[in-house]
Parts: sequence; C-alpha cells; structure tokens
Amino acid sequence: MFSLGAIKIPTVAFLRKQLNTTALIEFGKYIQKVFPAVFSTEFIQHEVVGEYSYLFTVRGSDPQLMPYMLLAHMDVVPASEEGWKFPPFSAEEDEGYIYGRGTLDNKNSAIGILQALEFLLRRNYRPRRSFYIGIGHDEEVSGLDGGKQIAMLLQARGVKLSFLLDEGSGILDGVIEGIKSPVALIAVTEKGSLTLNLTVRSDPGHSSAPPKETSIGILAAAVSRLEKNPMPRLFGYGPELMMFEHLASEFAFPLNIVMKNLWLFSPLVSRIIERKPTGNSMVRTTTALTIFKAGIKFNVIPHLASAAVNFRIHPAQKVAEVLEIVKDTIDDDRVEITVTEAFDPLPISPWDDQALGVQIFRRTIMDVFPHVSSIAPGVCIGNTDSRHFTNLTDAIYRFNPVVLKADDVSRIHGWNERISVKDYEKQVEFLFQLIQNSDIDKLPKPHLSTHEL
Ligand SMILES: CCCCCCCC/C=C\CCCCCCCC(=O)N[C@@H](CCSC)C(=O)O
Ligand SMILES: [Zn+2]
Ligand SMILES: [Zn+2]
Repeated sequence: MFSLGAIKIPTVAFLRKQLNTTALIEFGKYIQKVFPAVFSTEFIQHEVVGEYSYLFTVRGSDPQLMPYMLLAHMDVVPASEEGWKFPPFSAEEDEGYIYGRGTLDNKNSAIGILQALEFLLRRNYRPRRSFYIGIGHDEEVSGLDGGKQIAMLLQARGVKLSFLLDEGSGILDGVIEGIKSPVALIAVTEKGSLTLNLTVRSDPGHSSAPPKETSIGILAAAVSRLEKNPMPRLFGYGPELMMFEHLASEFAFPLNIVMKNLWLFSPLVSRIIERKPTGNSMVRTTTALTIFKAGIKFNVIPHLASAAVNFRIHPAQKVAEVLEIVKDTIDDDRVEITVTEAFDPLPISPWDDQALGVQIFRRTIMDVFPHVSSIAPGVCIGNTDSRHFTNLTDAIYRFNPVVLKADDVSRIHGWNERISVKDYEKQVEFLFQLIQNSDIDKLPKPHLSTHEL
C-alpha cells in the first residue's frame, strides 16, 4: 500500500532557491521511519547529498558485476487548491485511486523503490549486483543541487554504471491514437530545452495620448508570431522513427503498413499526430509561452514588457538552430532576446540485444505486465534528473512502470494527479522483480513471444 504520509508532505519546489526545505527535511525523516530495514542493513550505506537528497549504495555480494542505478525525486511542482477533486496534499482515497501532487511525479517511484527494497530485505535478500538509489530534492527546478550533486559524487568515486533507470515515460494505454492495447515506451533520450526571456522597452507615458506602438503591443506581436509559426516538422529524423516502427504491428490495417514505411509516409503521419499536444511533441521542437508581464496601472503606458518562452528541442535539432529560427521569426530588433537556460537533446541510449538494461526491463515488464503487447524505445518529452548522469553511463532509460490512460498525461503537473492503488502495487512489484532480475550476470536468451524489441 502507498505510504500516504509521503503525499501529505508538501515538498514543493517553486524556484531553484525557493524550496519548502521544512517539508524536504520531514520527507527524509519519514522515509527513515517507514523503511527501517533500508536504513539499518549493514550492506546499505545512506548519505544525504546537497542537504536534502538521498543516495543509497546497496553493496551486492558479487563485486565483479557492474552496478546500476535507480533514480527518483521527492520534490513536486506547486498545486493550486482549486480545480482538484480533493486537496492536493490530502492523499485522499476515492474509488480505488489515491489523489495528490506527486502520486505520478514522482513520489510513486521514490517510495516504490524503497518499498520494494524494504520487502526484499525483510525476506533476507541480498543482491548479487550492487546498485545505487538516488532520490533527488530539486528535480522540478533543475536538479542542480540534488541529482547533479549525486552524479558528481559518484563520478568523483570513479563509479561507472551498467544502466540507469529514471522517470519520464510509461505504459501507454489509449494514449497513442490507433493503438488499442497497452504499450510500454522506454525513453532512450529526452528532448533538449531552451528558455528565452523576451524584453521590450518603450517610453512610458499617459494612456490618454498613447504612441502607435507600445512595449506590450510589440511584445505581444512577437510572441504571437512564435506561436503561429511552429518549429519545422522533424518527425522521422529522431528516435521516434524507431518507436513507431516498433509499434507498427499494433496499428490496424492500413495504418500498420503506413507505420512500417515511414520513410515514405512520415510527412502524412506527422500531420495527423501533431493535432494532439502529446503527438505534436513527438513531431517537432515545441514552443510554449509561459510568462507574460507588463503594466502596473490602467492609465500608465508601461516602460517594460517581458515574456518567457520555453522550447523543448526535438532530438534532431540543437539549441543554436532553434535560436536562429526564433530570431528570424521575431524579426524585430526592439525585442531583446536573452537565454535563461539551454541544453541540447540528450544522447540516445543503446537499444539492441547487447543492452543489458533493456533486456532486464523487457523481461521484468513481461513478468509483471503480461497484458502489455509491445515494448518500444521512446522519447521523453520533458526533462529528468538522469540528464546529469551522462558521465557515468551511456545507458540511460526513462520509464515509470505505471499504466497511463489518455487523461492521465494531463494530470502530471495538472489537476487531480492520482494513481490507483492497484497501479502503485504493480509499480512496487515491478521494482521488486527488477532488482532480482538485475542479478543475472549475462543477458537472458531472446524470448519467444510477440513482444517487440
Ligand atoms: C504519439 C504520442 C506519444 C506520446 C508520448 C507521451 C508520453 C507521455 C508519458 C509520460 C509523461 C512524462 C512526463 C515527462 C516527465 C517530465 C518530468 C518533469 O516534469 N521534468 C521537469 C524538469 C524541470 S527542470 C527545469 C520538466 O519541466 O521537464
Ligand atoms: Zn518528475
Ligand atoms: Zn515533473
């Protein structure tokens, strides 16, 4: 059963230096209380990193086996009191669901991993393969003080990982139009990100004698041009091509033929899937207008107007290219453009018969979710703490073992985030099984089944 107390602790991250540190400390105390075996077992070392994050080192019995890592985070995005069926930090149970901020992103993983390990320890289990567990405290605001510090600490210790598993994708059930059965998407990369601040300055004055153009009007026109001119379609130039090829047999005729021949049909397919926001995020670098600020009084022409625009960069594009397109689209020197944060899409992790992590995930998914009809490589449309671990391994995977239905995706960072009790139990079962399946020292034989790889 989900430790409901974890959801009740409001570990909200507003900005990098605006965290609810009281709640973060309480979360640390909470996990020590509910997972006593994890904190007292002789072969498990726990450390607090960056003041609030946790790093667990689980020493396996066979030092020859290269360790792996499980990553999660305890912080959550803010939640408004309105719009929710139940208050976001009440952990209310209703018709088999637990409601609350963090139930999908990402206390389900943080608590699920520790819960699975606690169960194993109570059965006197000791793993053969060593592994690390990282529970970050600031993923939602960059991960620089939590996840990144954990990565740097491990790097300083000379650690290399055979693979790493973080949040960022899931088992999609009815999310992809045309696919009826649940499919597991394990993200082999995540999109890059670019956040720009746009500023326009103009002379302030009395609203009774306004100039032809004001800072607000100029800025509004600029952001509107960005919204009306989406970034180019790149569908088929990144790993989403692999994803749809793997999923081709899930579509009914004639779509299955179309998906098998994306070299020919990708322009057509991209026009269809871009109609929905999640589909659009697979097709291109997305443009999101997220902040707009100007004005202080109805009869004062403001001097300053500013806006923030956040782009999530398609794996086939780079920051520099996006920036050039933005400048060309705005095409107005009065709009000052400054870069707030920027990073390119993450490297693509291996997806082949030699990829140990993939084979272990595949086997575990088939054990725990037998109704999943395909397992395919995907793209994480957001960002995760795993991006700070690229110096430790090239095998980084983003997959939350939870079934997401069409309306669940918008609950993440939205209203009424929830997880069913059954789905949480499956998540713990997956992690319980994954830790044991990771003890193999060589790859399992290819499985004869209809599952895709
Ligand atoms: C053809 C349709 C394919 C649809 C695929 C959609 C799959 C959606 C499944 C899960 C959603 C995952 C959400 C991504 C996780 C993002 C975690 C997050 O919120 N990170 C923050 C980090 C902020 S760092 C400044 C972010 O804003 O990305
Ligand atoms: Zn998250
Ligand atoms: Zn998030």
